[in-house]
Amino acid sequence: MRALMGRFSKMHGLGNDFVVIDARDGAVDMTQARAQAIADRHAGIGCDQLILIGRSDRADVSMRIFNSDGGEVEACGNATRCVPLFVGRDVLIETKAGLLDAKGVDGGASVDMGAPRLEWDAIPLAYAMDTLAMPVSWEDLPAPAAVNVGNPHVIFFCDDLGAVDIERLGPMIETDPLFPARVNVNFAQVVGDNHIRLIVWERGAGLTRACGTGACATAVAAVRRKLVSGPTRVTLPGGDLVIDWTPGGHILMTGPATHVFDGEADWARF
Ligand SMILES: N[C@@H](CCC[C@H](N)C(=O)O)C(=O)O
Repeated sequence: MRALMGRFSKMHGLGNDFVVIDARDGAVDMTQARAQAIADRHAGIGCDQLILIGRSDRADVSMRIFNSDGGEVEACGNATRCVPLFVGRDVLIETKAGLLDAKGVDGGASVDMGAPRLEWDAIPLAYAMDTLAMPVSWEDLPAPAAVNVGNPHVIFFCDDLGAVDIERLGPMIETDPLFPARVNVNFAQVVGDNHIRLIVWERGAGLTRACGTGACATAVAAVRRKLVSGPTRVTLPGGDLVIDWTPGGHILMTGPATHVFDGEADWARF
């Protein structure tokens, strides 16, 4: 087996952790099996998402995102905040979800995450329905909202987050046939003025300490339901993000980004 040595950085946004590979100077042939093996916390390097930074004709860099199950997806809010730190300057990033403008701020970054999609077929859902209060329920969790912020999210506003069995309900809802592309499952509780607590069961990664796109989707749903107005603090297990969205506009996400260490690996081993 010929060695395929390459450098990577371990980074995280609020504890949602990434192996970030610079593929600008040479293509790393990333397959689903290889991404899954690298993300493995016991036999690999370990991460929630694997991020490939590449060249782009349309932006400063491109970003490809792989969940820890190896599946390639469109968007990752926390990883997007890490890109200015990885590249060393403010950047326009080409993703499967569109072009995202990421600017470094003290300790992190602010990202224009674009406009949310709210139509049922853009989520996507299996059939037409209202996405603000979906006429469906799972056990005693009724009428969630659905929002696409590049990737698909369903949001349950709960009275008591502590009473929800997220590890049982999360995978059940993630793989429900109502969501043909599967879904990220957000469990939210409004805990104060413009302040939401949020726990996310991520599609293809399970429970993570934070989900940036989940925070964006939840803030959008909360504005639509008039539960919040203006910049909203979203408290995840790993810490806080501030999400600002007004109807018709783009979502602005601001929060931390952290570089942990750099390493070198032989990708041919994975
Ligand atoms: N952790 C991310 C989201 C990663 C992708 C997601 N699991 C999906 O499958 O869409 C974030 O910070 O947004």
